Amino acid sequence: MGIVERIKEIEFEMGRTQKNKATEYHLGQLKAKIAKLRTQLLEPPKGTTGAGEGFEVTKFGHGRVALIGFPSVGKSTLLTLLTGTRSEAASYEFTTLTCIPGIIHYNDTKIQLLDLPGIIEGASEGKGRGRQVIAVSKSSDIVLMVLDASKSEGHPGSCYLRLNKKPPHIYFRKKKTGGISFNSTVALTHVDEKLCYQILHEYKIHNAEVLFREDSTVDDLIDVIEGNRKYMKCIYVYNKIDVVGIDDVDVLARQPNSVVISCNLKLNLDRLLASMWEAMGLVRVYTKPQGQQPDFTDPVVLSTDRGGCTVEDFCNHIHRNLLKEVKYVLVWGTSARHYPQHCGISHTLSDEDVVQIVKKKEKEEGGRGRFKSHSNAPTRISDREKKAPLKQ
Ligand SMILES: Nc1nc2c(ncn2[C@@H]2O[C@H](COP(=O)(O)OP(=O)(O)OP(=O)(O)O)[C@@H](O)[C@H]2O)c(=O)[nH]1
Ligand SMILES: [K+]
Ligand SMILES: [Mg+2]
Repeated sequence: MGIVERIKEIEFEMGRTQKNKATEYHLGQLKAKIAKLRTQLLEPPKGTTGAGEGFEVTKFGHGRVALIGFPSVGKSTLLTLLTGTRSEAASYEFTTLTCIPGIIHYNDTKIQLLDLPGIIEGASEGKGRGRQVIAVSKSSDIVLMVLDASKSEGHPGSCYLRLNKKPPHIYFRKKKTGGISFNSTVALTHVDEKLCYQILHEYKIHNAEVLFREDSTVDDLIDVIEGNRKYMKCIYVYNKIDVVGIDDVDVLARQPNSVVISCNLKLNLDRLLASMWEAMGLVRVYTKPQGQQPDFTDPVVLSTDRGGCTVEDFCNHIHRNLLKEVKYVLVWGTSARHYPQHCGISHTLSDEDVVQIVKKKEKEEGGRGRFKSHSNAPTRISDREKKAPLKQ
């Protein structure tokens, strides 16, 4: 029997098992069995990245966003609209068969947008191009899940991606000896010691430390044991609102993490870009050479999720050896308490901050006390204020 058939069989068994206290352990074990089989299915062939031919697109720009969704929801139409790169769009399903990259220019940054083939129910079993689509999505910073506003077909699921969810607060470490140590800092209502042992047993893990720091579910525990889940932000993009009544659009627009659009009428695309930008959590930092105005066209782009946003991260971004030479930095912007603030390397920068690096053995230009008169100056350097000169 193939892996897909075995998954189907277990799913069938789960379906006809009543959910109650007595069957809890059995159901937990079945869940673990399915998770294991899916991992087996989605494992890339040995020696490859898992993306596969037509999907190995080089990363470009300051961030990567993947378009995923059922066939014919308008992913390619959206890519063409937002990036100007033409991706074939048509009324038949599976028009797109590979990964098509485009670039969005937004807020002085470049975002790589990836169009992908439609995924269907069973993508988790590697159906269609499910495996490749999931591999590419995992390589992205956020996903835009495009949905057809005129259909109520739900969201395609994925066994690897955990969308808009925090990683479970479970400490898990395999050991060589010592058996299983099971602990929790909170009362557990979904998992107990016996169930935990059973799941670990299913994975042939007999020595490990498990510490629950929140009231997690069996699924959370399996995710932590599998260790290959990607927790990422997702925006649900309801397209084709031009063919939906206003009341229905209103309901969709009020759902969390969702944006309603129409590619055909170019409706609400600005809002989509703004939401995308916000979800990516990018931080633009402008460098100001001493005695000169900052270059406001070419920011250093940092990210809280990838690499961090401290002065240290900023310096490392510019040059590997720069940090050694830095005495302190001057920061203008929302992260600064004064205007400018003298900061050390652990200071966390905010979007649109301006930074001047003062190196060791280099005299600070202008001297002290010069900024007193700026105490009433705006602390945020918005796009509008960028035109105003910064002293120092
Ligand atoms: N009414 C309406 N139709 C749209 C809109 N956007 C796209 N379409 C149509 O939807 C159909 C599918 O569009 P595609 O862009 O090919 O969809 P896709 O998601 O890339 O499809 P696959 O690549 O096959 O998965 C096309 O006929 C588009 O013209 C929209 O905003 N409103
Ligand atoms: K299509
Ligand atoms: Mg397409």
